[in-house]
Amino acid sequence: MAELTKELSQVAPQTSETQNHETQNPKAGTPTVIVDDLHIVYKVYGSAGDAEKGNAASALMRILRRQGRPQMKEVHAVKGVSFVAHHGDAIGIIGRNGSGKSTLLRAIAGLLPPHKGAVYTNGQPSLLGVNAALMKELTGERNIILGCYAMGMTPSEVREKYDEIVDFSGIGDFVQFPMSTYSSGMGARLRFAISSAKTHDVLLIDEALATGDRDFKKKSQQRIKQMRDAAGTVFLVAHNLDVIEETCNRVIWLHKGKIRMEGDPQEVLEAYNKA
Ligand SMILES: Nc1ncnc2c1ncn2[C@@H]1O[C@H](COP(=O)(O)OP(=O)(O)OP(=O)(O)O)[C@@H](O)[C@H]1O
Repeated sequence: MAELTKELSQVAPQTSETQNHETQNPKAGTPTVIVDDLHIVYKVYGSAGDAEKGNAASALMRILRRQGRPQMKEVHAVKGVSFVAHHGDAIGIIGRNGSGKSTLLRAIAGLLPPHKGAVYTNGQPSLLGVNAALMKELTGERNIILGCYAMGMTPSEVREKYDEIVDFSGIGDFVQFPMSTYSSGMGARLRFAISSAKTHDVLLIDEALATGDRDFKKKSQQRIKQMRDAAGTVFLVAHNLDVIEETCNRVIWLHKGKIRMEGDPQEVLEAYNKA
């Protein structure tokens, strides 16, 4: 892996943005994530043929035919994706519904095994999603503490960061209430505030900025910029293309599980909007 990383750092093209970061941080510009001909296949059990879709008659027929379990179907969600991400990169992933964006993020986070190919990461990837595992029945306060511990922070680091997290999330007195009483925007803001309280080597953000208001978007973009300056790598999936354009220095456009285009945000977004 060390060999491959070294080799790729020499051959991988660098964008002007990453070169700028290189002057600020010695780590900037070296690879953090290498995705090599990645294929992800979901196996879906219970998918029947079109003619047999979920009605009582087809269930009865299956029982009579002694087909204990309906067929298994495969969904090939990511098909041969390859790229290299560097320290200091903020990479936007765009594409239509079902193009494989969330699947790619989950594979980089190590949550889905590759069917073929590989993902190499230098550092610990952390996935921040709208469904990230905070506990709804616990108060915001408890979730902040547990979330920080789960990210490996020490008790004194949690104490130090606590007020900043509450402040950043903007949830105010709601911090004393269970998260089940929060609006989806409040929950998303708290998740982002907790996850970004720590500098991550690789932070994967799936649509988490979609529910915030304008002020929160501004604050979170600022924080992503700080992470890039600290030479972390940020991946951002968002349907809001303005957020991608303002935050990212590279964009990957996925189409039906394959990379359709990759590179400068303006160029890729222009082509995407025309498609
Ligand atoms: N757990 C799963 N089991 C089976 N198939 C899945 C699963 N998750 C996603 N898929 C399928 O994989 C493909 C890619 O889905 P994915 O959620 O990665 O796309 P996406 O680009 O993030 O979509 P969206 O923009 O709607 O969130 C789709 O065809 C989807 O139906």
